[in-house]
Amino acid sequence: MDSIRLLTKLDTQTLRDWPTILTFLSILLLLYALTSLTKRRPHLPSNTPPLFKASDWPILGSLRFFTDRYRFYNEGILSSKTGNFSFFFGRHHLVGLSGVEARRAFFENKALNMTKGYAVFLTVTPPTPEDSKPVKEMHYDLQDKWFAKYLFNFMKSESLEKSLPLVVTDVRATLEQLALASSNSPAGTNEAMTDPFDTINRLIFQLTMRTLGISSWASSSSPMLSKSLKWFEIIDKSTSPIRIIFPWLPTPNHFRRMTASAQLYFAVKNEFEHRRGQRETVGGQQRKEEEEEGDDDDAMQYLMDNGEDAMKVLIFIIASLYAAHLNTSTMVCWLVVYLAAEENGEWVGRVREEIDGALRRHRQNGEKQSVGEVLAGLTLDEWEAEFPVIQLCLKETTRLQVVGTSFRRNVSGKDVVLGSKGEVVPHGGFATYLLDDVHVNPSIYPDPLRWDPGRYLPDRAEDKKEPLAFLGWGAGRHPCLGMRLAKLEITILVANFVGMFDFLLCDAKGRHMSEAPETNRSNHTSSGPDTPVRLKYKLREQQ
Ligand code: HEM
Repeated sequence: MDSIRLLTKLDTQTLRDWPTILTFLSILLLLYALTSLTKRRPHLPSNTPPLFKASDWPILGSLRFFTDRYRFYNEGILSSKTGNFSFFFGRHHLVGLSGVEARRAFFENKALNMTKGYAVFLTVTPPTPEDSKPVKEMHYDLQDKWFAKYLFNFMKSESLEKSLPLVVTDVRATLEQLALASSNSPAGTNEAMTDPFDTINRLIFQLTMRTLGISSWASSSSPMLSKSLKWFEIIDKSTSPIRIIFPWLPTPNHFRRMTASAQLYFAVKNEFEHRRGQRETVGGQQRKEEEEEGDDDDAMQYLMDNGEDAMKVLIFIIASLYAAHLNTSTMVCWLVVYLAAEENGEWVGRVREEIDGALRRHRQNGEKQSVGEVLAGLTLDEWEAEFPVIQLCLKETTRLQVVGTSFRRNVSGKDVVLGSKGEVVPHGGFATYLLDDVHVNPSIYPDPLRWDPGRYLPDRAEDKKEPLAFLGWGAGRHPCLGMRLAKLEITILVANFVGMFDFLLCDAKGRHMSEAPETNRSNHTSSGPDTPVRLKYKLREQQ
């Protein structure tokens, strides 16, 4: 009886003291983690670029690499004689590179591995169930080329020609909605406003889902379009750099990201099982009918027909959405914003001339076709050949808007030499390169923050002044694998939009803006502006 009383008393005491005990245990855990982290900073060879100490915190390393990347990086460059410098982020050692020689090593040296570099630092990449496995056990490591092989297939003319009518139809449906909103404007002005970073963002997600994912989800009426976009945006916004330092810490952001990833995963898996089930249970009959409707003639089905399992299909779709959507959507939005903000209207005028020329060439004789109807008849070859001015505008937009740093990891087993000065990226360490080192370098691109597509015309050819002076689509061993699709989608969207509408740049209250908002150059990936913008638009006179 006494012992029972004693136990009860102890329990009550314990319960009362639990906050103290929990705090004590947390401190112990933190101390343990900090001690082990301190010990784990690697020993660096003497020819490693010098440590940039100004922002180096014990244990945590250079947090400014995440909070104030652009300035941190440029101060790092200035702190070192060669322009290359070292820093730690948590226990990870990074070499920040600058200049031609280091840039060449970064993009061309095969010992520097891209996938392994991004795996640690791009914390927005959606996790898949494979990520929890040690590298050696990953059957579906993106490194083993299967992903690139499939993506390569989807970029072939045959595949793009098949997607073209669907892409054009999706673009026209969105623009016709915009046209309807302007015709129904309450004040009778025939004007309306739209946030391009919302409208176009959704459209590009739809196109990516259409061309590299599950075509039926891309239909405007499918609830899966909004759901998958929502999950995708949660994953994108839930960056948790703190987990790079403390990978075991369950941050709320990480939890949100994991939940959204799981939802996306199970939805893709359900679709996979549904298709497989249909094939097995109905003996092919129902599937055949769907194929005839063109419903399942998509990337998921292509992978399934090649015998890939649910996990591989899932990884392909998630990785493609991630690689394709953000960049394509941000570039096309900024391109339209730059055109809308132009003071003298020079480039919007040239783009319009180009489009009107195409309309004249392709309009059926004597027919009264709308802009959308004429452009819907263009072939893949025509889309790719007839809009060089839009391509110049896109190139200049990527120079200014593909921001942040690229990552590589040296997994070669040896130190990698960076150039003639003998500096190295040590084995196991990371290399990083700020794209602005070249893209906003005034000795290559004078007045670098000015949007000026004329820089690439043969008489100026600013991008040819140095090797690898233009990196908007990557370079060397890792050029962008989706460039052809991205250019096609952007050209179709810009040609239809500029062909159909007159437009101006405004703030969220509809007040005219005479220049594009500033880009936050410390952003880690391409993004919209910090200040919201709108496009005020109305239908052009029939062309
Ligand atoms: C305007 C749109 C796009 C831009 C500006 C862009 C830009 C880039 C850049 C700069 C890189 C090199 C990254 C580095 O070196 O660290 C890259 C690589 C890559 N891009 Fe794109 N990209 C775009 C659209 C797409 C699309 C639509 C896809 C299709 C899935 C795609 C798939 C990839 C892949 C898979 C890689 C890695 C290539 C490799 O592993 O060697 N991109 N992209």
